[in-house]
Amino acid sequence: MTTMNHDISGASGVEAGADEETATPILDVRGLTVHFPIKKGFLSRTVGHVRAVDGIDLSVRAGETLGIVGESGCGKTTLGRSVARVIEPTAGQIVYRDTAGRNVDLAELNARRLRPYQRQIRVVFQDPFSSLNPRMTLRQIVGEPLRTSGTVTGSELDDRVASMLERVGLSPKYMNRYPHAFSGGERQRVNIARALVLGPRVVIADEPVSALDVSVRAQILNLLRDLQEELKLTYLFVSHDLSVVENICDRVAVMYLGKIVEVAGTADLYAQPRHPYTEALLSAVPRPDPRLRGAGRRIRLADDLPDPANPPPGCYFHTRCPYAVPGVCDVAERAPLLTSSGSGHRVAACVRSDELGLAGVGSEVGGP
Ligand SMILES: Nc1ncnc2c1ncn2[C@@H]1O[C@H](COP(=O)(O)OP(=O)(O)OP(=O)(O)O)[C@@H](O)[C@H]1O
Repeated sequence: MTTMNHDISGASGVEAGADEETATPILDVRGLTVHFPIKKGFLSRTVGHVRAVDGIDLSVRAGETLGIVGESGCGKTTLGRSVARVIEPTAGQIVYRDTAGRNVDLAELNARRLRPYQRQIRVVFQDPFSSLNPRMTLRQIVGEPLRTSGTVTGSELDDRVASMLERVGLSPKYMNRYPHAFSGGERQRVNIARALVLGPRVVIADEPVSALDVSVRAQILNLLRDLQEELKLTYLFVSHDLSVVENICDRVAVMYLGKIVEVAGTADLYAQPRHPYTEALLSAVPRPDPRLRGAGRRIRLADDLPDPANPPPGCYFHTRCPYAVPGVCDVAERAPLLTSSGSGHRVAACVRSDELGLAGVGSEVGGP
C-alpha cells in the first residue's frame, strides 16, 4: 500500500454518503479485496490465490451494529480484520470518517500515518482463552495498548486500566491477577476492556461470544450493548450465529465466497430474505412466526463451500442452490447488487428471483 493524500474528501471522487441509505457512514469500504497467495514447492512459488475477500462494497453507519454472517470460510474474519488493517488488503478503499468529519482512506496510509486511526478502530478477538497472554496480569494486558501508543504512563495508566475494568464489570482489585484465574466470560470482559481502553469509535467484534457458554453469552451481549450506548460506539459484528446476530444487529450483510450477496435491516432480512443463500441460512434458524418466509422448512445445502481459490463460474452459489437452472446460473454474469428504492435492502440478482418470490427489488445498481 502506498501513502497518498490524507484527506480524500471530494478530491479523489470518493463520496462517502452518496447513498441516501448511508447518509453518514463512519466507514465506507469500496472494492475491498484480500487474496492470500498459495505457495508450493521448494522455491515457494505462488501457484494461486485464496480469494478470501473479493471486491466488497459496504457502508457502516455511525452508531449502528452491522452484522457480517455466513458459513465458516466465507471470509467474515478476513473482512473484519482487513477493515482494521490487522490483515493487509490486496486492493480497495477503506474510507473512514474521522472525528473532524474528514474522509481518510485507511488503505492508503503507511504504518506511521495509520497509527492514530488504529486507536479509533479496534478488534475484539473471538477466543478469550487464546487471545490473552497467560504471563501478563490484567494491568499489563489492558494497559498494553496505552503503553504502546505512548499516550499515557505511570499512575494515570493504572487509573485508566482500573476505570476500564470497572466499566466492563470487573473489579480493579483483580488487576494483578493472571488470566487463568478468570472464567471465559470474565476473560472476554478483559478482551473488551483492552479493545476499548484507547477510546475507539469503531469496534470490530469477531465472534465475541461463540467460544462462551450459552449462559454467559447474554451477559456479554448486554455488556456490548450498554458500552455501545454509553461510549457511542459503532460495531461490525462478525458471527456465524444467526440467532445472536438477530438479537444484537441493526443491519446484516450476508457473505458467500468472499462477496456480499445481501444486506438489509435485520428485521427485513429475517422476515424476507431475497437471496437463495440467505433463505437457506435462515431456514436453519427456528422461526417463531410460521408465516415468515422459510419458517419450518429447512433447506439443506448440498456439499461444502466451493474452493475460494477456484470459485465456480457464473453465480457463485449455483453449485449448491436448490433453484439453480443448468445452462443459465452456471454461465450467468456474476450478479451485481441491486437495491429496492428507499428500503436499503440490497441483494445480488438471481435469475429466478421473480418466479420464486425472492424478488421485490428494483433495478438500481449500487453498493450496500
Ligand atoms: N492467512 C491466510 N492464508 C491463507 N488463507 C487464509 C488465511 N486466512 C484465511 N484464509 C482462507 O480464507 C478464507 C476465508 O477465511 P476466513 O477465516 O476469513 O473465513 P470465516 O468466514 O471467518 O471463517 P471462520 O468462521 O471459520 O473463521 C478461507 O478459505 C481460509 O482458509
